[in-house]
Amino acid sequence: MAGTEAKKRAAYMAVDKYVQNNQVLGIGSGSTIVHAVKRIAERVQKDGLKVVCVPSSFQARQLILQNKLPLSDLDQYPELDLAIDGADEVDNDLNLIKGGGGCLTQEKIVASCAKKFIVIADYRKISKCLGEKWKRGIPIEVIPKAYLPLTRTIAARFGGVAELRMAVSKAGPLVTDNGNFILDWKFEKVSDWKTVHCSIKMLPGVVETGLFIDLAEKVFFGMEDGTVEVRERPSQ
Ligand SMILES: O=C(CO)[C@H](O)[C@H](O)COP(=O)(O)O
Repeated sequence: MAGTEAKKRAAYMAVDKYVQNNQVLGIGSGSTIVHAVKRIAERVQKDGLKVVCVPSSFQARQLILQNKLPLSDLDQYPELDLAIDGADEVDNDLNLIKGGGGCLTQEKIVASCAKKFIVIADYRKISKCLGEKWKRGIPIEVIPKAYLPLTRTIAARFGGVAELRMAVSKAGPLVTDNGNFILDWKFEKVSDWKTVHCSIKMLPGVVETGLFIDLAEKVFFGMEDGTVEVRERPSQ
């Protein structure tokens, strides 16, 4: 089964199992979340479902508006019932790499404001250890003025190489929705992701990392054979 259909099946199952009437929903970014938003919109139209949606990026905001869903923000709703998002990779403990689309900071804020955070992905994102599948490095959002010293510090302290992500169809670096740059850290060996995340986050100029540790409660994987596999975080 193609990845797109697998993403759709995961998204539909997650929405049908978790989205309920009168919820405030955090909406993630990427290509998989598009299917989830479409399903939410279908249920609003067919079943009269009432929800309010809080976006995690410019893309998510557009998606909510295009699907004619009620749009709000964290000023109006600092606590969300549920956040749904995609991921670039998911390990055995449901730790995630996110930020392939450059939206990691707002995605993490939205996820951390939700009572439940669930992830939708296709089978190509499943791994035992982070970095097994996603080879583009750990996305790290940084303040532009700090990018060069940070590339050097990250490589010196943690090994590997941190590269400035360049824009496509625009000269120069990719600029995030928050006006920052992204470093993609191609690491060599990491055994404790929580410690690495905390240490990187402490470096002056780092805004956020794409390591989502102990955040996801459940992941819905659309599998190659057409089924959807649901995994729960082991420590819960
Ligand atoms: O973290 C993200 C964007 O910053 C996305 O959720 C992640 O890249 C997954 O995207 P897709 O659903 O297209 O595979």
